[in-house]
Amino acid sequence: MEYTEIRYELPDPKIARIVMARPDTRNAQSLKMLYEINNAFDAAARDPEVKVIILAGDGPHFSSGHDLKDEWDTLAHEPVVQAAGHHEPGVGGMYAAEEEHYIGLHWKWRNIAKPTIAQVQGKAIAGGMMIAMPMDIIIASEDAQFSDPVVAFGVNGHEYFLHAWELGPRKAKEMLFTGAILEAQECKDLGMVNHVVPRDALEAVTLQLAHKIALRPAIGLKLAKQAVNFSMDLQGQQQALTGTLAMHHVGHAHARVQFGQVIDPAGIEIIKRESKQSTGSIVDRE
Ligand SMILES: C/C=C/C(=O)SCCNC(=O)CCNC(=O)[C@H](O)C(C)(C)COP(=O)(O)OP(=O)(O)OC[C@H]1O[C@@H](n2cnc3c(N)ncnc32)[C@H](O)[C@@H]1OP(=O)(O)O
Repeated sequence: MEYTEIRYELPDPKIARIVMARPDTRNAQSLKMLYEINNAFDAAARDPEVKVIILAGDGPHFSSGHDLKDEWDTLAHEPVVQAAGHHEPGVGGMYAAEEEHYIGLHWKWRNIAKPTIAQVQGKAIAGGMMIAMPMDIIIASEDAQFSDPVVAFGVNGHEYFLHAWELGPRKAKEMLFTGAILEAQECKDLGMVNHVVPRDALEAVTLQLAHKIALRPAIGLKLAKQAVNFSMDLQGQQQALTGTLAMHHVGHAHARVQFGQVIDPAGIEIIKRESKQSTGSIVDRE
């Protein structure tokens, strides 16, 4: 398969690595990139040799989130699958599109029957943090920073809204209310990140972990993953995603009425300025 926004690598026949390859945009996720990632996950899931899948990003930052230069108003791209209502005018079309692009894809990746590992360096902002969340394991470099500042756009947070599970409800609220940047070590302390390693060791440690996992039988790995996911399903993760995406679209609809576009325009500058800060300290923001 031909990819232009990602690379699909097999560093070992048992390990597939999907690499976001738009470092000039800090791996902004265009819809084209998202669907290439989806095709690559499909390829890895179907390859009988592959036991473990790594998701990585080229360049200084893992990902700057959704590509803000994509067609935000309509999201009128040509995805592989067209959701019902995708081209409806008004609010309906964008809602259907985001159900498909964000919840549909990320939930599908969360349920792939093989272990997945996110390899995160630098910034993981909004959609950048979001794409790491459905992975089973997150390995972060010491300089990795996670943030979801999109309350500044007038929405609840990024679309794959499992923040309370990942960070605990209090930290999730603080992060969302302030746009705080969470350091890798803090995310490890909160349970979202498995390991924090030096930047120059990130790729090697991730591969080492993948090799160790790949020694286990595929069926055991699949069942262990299913069993943990099932436990989370019993706590209502999927229902939470459905409900919170609807809230997200109240925010988009509100912005359309108030500003004539799907996000509060003031949010773009706030996020850009704050994202470039090197620390998540709330005091430093004042
Ligand atoms: C519900 C919503 C979810 C979302 O995910 S919305 C997206 C939220 N994310 C952002 O708003 C991130 C905005 N970007 C930044 O804050 C900064 O960038 C970074 C901290 C990520 C990196 O800073 P630095 O290393 O100094 O690079 P640079 O010069 O700002 O950017 C390099 C090029 O990358 C483009 N770019 C950065 N982020 C995005 C993006 N999210 N979508 C589209 N393009 C992006 C820029 O514009 C620029 O491009 P050019 O060289 O042509 O000026």
